[in-house]
Amino acid sequence: MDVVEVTEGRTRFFVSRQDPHLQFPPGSGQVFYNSRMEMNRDATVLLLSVLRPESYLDAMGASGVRGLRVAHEVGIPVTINDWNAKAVDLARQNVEALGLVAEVTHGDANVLMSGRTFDAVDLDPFGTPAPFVDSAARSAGNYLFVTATDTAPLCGAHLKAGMRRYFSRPRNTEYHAEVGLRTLMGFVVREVIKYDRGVEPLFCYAHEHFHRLHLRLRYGAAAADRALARIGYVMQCPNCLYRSEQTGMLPEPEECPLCSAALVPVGPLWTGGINDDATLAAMQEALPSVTAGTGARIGRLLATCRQELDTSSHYDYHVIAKRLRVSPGRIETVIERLVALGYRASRAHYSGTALKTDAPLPVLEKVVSGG
Ligand SMILES: C[S@@+](CC[C@H](N)C(=O)[O-])C[C@H]1O[C@@H](n2cnc3c(N)ncnc32)[C@H](O)[C@@H]1O
Ligand SMILES: [Zn+2]
Repeated sequence: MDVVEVTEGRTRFFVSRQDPHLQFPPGSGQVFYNSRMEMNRDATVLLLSVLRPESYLDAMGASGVRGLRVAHEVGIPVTINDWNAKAVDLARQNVEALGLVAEVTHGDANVLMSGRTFDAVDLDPFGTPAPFVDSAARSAGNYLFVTATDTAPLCGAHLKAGMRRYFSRPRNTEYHAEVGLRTLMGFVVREVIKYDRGVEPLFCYAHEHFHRLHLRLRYGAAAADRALARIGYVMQCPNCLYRSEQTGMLPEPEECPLCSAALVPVGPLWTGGINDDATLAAMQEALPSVTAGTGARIGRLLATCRQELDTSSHYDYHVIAKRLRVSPGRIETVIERLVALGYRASRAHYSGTALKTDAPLPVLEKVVSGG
């Protein structure tokens, strides 16, 4: 295999040479590697340096980069798995070159996870993680991490695929990144709670072409019931920009208070928090001592996530300004005005024009138009 050496964080490793002319899909070499996912990996290495689980499974390892970095930079026992023989050879070569004691296994991730437990399980598949979440829920001790790159089905742009994979009815709204992240989270929660286990989000975010969940799992039906209580819907008005949040397994019919149209349920999805503030604070503290090529970006992401409100939708204040035919101004000014009026308001981590607030839409419209 034609390989090239790459460095991420403090780890040097070999990857299969990728075709530089092929921008999409990424991973054109014999074994998958996508340099654009470095930030995703950096953030997980940072989080693991805080959590320090007893063992970590990189269930879909490819070159092994994720597991290699965790073993080398965090120093915890790691298992790297893939069902592709070439990937397993490359991962073994990388483990040896780094002088690590990491285990490399060759097989179907679902079979491995059905037979063994690991304190932390990480799913990083091509596209959807849906076929792997059930076995991961049985394999993971305290932590479950999930990447999804099938953003179009998750956000409602490919509706039927999203419904099949996640048994949810997403809609392609202006807050589609939020809907995608919460649809994925809602699905994972439903897969975990059936085993009388609870789920608590530690650090979950949407970024460019992927969604990433870092979750803590708890044992017991009471913990599972707490997670179940956060399943619900965004209720979107089909006529105007109004939307609200409902919790519950089934959506209750609701009228738009502004234009009386029947609100349309988006979900089921996860409502409530997507981050644990103490975990984010610990990550911020650890960041300077971790070597991360994307450290500055992660620092900005953590800061934005820490100030972000828990609401499961946002308003795009440019969309509001356009409808009102006014100039949108700066988002900081809009937030300051809302806070001065006694409302809560924040930015959202995945878009520069996303504004989260508990202010009613007419108040937000007044503030955006400078009133
Ligand atoms: C997106 S790549 C993983 C990328 C890698 N984690 C990284 O950070 O570069 C997905 C990998 O999953 C492997 N794979 C797909 N289905 C699998 C399965 N059912 N069991 C084990 N490996 C699988 C593929 O061979 C591929 O190497
Ligand atoms: Zn309405």
